[in-house]
Amino acid sequence: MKDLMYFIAKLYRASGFRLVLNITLVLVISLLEGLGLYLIIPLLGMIGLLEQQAWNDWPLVSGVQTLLEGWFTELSLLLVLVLYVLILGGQAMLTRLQSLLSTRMLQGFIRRMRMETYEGLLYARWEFFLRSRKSDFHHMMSNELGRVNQGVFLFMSMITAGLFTLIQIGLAFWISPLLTAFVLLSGAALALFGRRYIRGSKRVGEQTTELSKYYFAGIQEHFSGIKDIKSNRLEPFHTSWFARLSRQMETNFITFGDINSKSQLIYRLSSVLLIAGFIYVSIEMLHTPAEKLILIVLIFSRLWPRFIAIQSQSEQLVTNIPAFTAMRRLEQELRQEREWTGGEEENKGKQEKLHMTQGIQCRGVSYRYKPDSPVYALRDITIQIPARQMTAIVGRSGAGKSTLMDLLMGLISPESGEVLVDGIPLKEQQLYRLRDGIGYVPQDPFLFHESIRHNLKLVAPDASEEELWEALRFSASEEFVRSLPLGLDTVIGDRGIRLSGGERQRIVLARAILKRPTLLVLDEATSALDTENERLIQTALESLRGSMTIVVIAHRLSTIRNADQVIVMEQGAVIQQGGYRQLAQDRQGRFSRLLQEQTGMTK
Ligand SMILES: Nc1ncnc2c1ncn2[C@@H]1O[C@H](COP(=O)(O)OP(=O)(O)OP(=O)(O)O)[C@@H](O)[C@H]1O
Repeated sequence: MKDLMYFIAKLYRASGFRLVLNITLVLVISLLEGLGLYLIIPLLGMIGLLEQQAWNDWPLVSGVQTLLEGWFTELSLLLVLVLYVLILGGQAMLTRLQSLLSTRMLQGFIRRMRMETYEGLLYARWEFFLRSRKSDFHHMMSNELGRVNQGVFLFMSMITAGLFTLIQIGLAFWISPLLTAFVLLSGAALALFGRRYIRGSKRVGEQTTELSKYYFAGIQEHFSGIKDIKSNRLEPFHTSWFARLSRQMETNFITFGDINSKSQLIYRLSSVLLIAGFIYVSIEMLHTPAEKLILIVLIFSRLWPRFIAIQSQSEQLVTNIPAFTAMRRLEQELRQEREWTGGEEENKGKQEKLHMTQGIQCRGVSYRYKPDSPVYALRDITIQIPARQMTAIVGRSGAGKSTLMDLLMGLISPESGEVLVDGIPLKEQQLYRLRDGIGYVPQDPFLFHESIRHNLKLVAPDASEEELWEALRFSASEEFVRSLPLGLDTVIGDRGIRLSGGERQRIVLARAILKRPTLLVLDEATSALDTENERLIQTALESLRGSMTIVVIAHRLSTIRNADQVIVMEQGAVIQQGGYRQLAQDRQGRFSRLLQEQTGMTK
């Protein structure tokens, strides 16, 4: 409930005046509806069903009548009907206005929530993503956000129904306090009884959250690994997993349907009993006059469905509470994990780009992916990456090369030791400036499902046509892009042209270069290229020598022959460091052994 109230307070902060106006409108609409009902009495009098004195002692009706009689000499049927139309017509128009206002308010609120969550995720630290499952974000952004939306909508509807009920009860009290108290007591007893259904619904809601999380994670993983599934004939295994999960989801929804319909049945049956008992008590015991009885029965026959709706909505609302809790937890986590704490300028990447003069230095840096794990991914690393030179990082798989690269890019921060850029610790301002100047090409490069032009211009929106082609020429991709049906405007991705791994690497390299980076980071960036293209790119990289700092991870040692410095890693530590030739000549060293293994393999 605390979590629900948190979001309602947020709704109030987001909508302020509109929320107050909305509730005021609901009040007016409920009052008009009550007045409409009151007019039934003079109407009954008009057609001779009631004596004039019958309503003389009813404050509201007699008051309205006195007022009307001041204006009109005689109360005609036509006049009462015109009033009736005016009141209920006005109420219908106000209802439309209120519903529009409420939709606008809720949609505005959900847009803000969506934006906040999306932005919070984008600006979260990289380490947060290392710990989380991507499908959980998908789940939060679509499913849970939808449930929060639905929950807030339900809450607002309950407020509307609650206010309406209160006003109608107030009017009924005016007419007959005793009868109203009788009905209210019965309603309260039912509400107490209904609590068990609300608790049951809450349990169902918690299960729904868990199941939908599995559902999203499963779907995402299975379709990402569809090639694996097909080539290993794993379809039956996954089908049975899916069937199990679908059945659990089905059972869960049926359980909720069962709880909801059971409580509805009890409410409906009790309402029939209540009305029977109510009529009996009023006629036989309280000797209530017919006109009062008619009016109260009319009011309660409109009220009781609202009671039932409130109970049903409460059950639905509590099934959404786990989504409120999850959403609030994510919001808190994102607040703590926010990386961009700088001002507007830094967030928009408008600060001056870093021009590295000395380079990057690691001093006694250690890093663990899990703080409680005994295994260090990086152990006491002390290295210097000189500016405007090419440094290569080599080592066996799992040695810690990519982790070191992430550290140099400021994506992860050291557990102990420090990273300095031009002698300044890589934090805040310095970190943002460095990131602005990084061109990064990963092993499995990612391109958006957009045109090549769009993908390139993402990092350099002002780049001219010539600059785009120049970058493509650099990455040896000019020829194949020209041969595509729409050239630069060819859309790449699932439903467009599928590029090979090597072609994707080359486009991403072009994009990295287009940014005119201070630090070019290549993580196995040419691993998918054929020898000819790799040679072309090596020559192109050679031409950058002296103009930018380049850090390369390479398994194929032939590709780093021109590196100014080679760093050899093993089990998270730097075990050798020096020029390519120098390390190659050290026969006892790990690097020359790695070289021998590779040349042996290629023989
Ligand atoms: N997200 C992660 N969570 C936990 N451990 C991780 C994570 N990423 C890497 N590791 C561990 O850290 C160690 C170093 O991994 P890293 O990816 O840096 O090695 P690498 O030298 O780049 O390997 P490769 O050449 O295979 O890419 C490995 O033992 C790996 O299991």
